[in-house]
Amino acid sequence: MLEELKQQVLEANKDLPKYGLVTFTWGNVSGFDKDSGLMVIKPSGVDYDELKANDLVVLDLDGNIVEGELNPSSDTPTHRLLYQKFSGIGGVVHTHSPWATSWSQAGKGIPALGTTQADYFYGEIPCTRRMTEQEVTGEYEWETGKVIAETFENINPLQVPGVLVHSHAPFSWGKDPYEAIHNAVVLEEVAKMALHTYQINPNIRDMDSFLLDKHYLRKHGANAYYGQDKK
Ligand SMILES: O=C(CO)[C@@H](O)[C@@H](O)COP(=O)(O)O
Repeated sequence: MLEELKQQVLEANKDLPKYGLVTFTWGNVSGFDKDSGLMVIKPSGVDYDELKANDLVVLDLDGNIVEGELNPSSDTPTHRLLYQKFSGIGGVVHTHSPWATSWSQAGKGIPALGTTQADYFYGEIPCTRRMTEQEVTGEYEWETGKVIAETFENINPLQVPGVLVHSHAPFSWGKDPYEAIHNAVVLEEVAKMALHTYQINPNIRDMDSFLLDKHYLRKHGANAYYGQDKK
């Protein structure tokens, strides 16, 4: 299972430049295996073209390195906290993709303006609050995870698989690394579309909830729609 997860994480990291989500090494993907309680993440600063399966770092959710010679991504504490707080996710992506990062820097969530977003995100993609000086100068990446979890106190992360970290950049997630990448690509696309939509019509209101529901239901099924797991 762990070898299979390593292969998924390797391929997902190599998808980051393939889908135009990163410049240099400004992004990382991890995967989580709930049976073993272990996560696999990209090593810090390693170029995607050179990345190999045995470069990946395996850790437990307390941050103890179980396998791997290289330093894990600097964002590992954030990934760890999301696996602890958001049960049911098996993959996390962090990038500085330009359109979503622009919304993060503006401190604004991406409203649901059309069916593209409705197919993957059950409403607005939220932006966290600004982090305090104490949080930033403390264990920054861990505190970043905490402020994301705080933002999702009343949002189901399985229905809205992404977030914008204020003044920083997006994180997205899914049931596995592949789905997390897919959601990261959609997040970047809807960030771009939303900006252009407001340029065309600054007064456009959010999409109608019945249309949002229709698209979300069609894609995710009744359980997700009828709110059995809706917060
Ligand atoms: O957000 C940042 C830097 O601001 C990091 O995610 C980015 O540089 C990637 O770092 P890693 O190479 O994964 O340690």
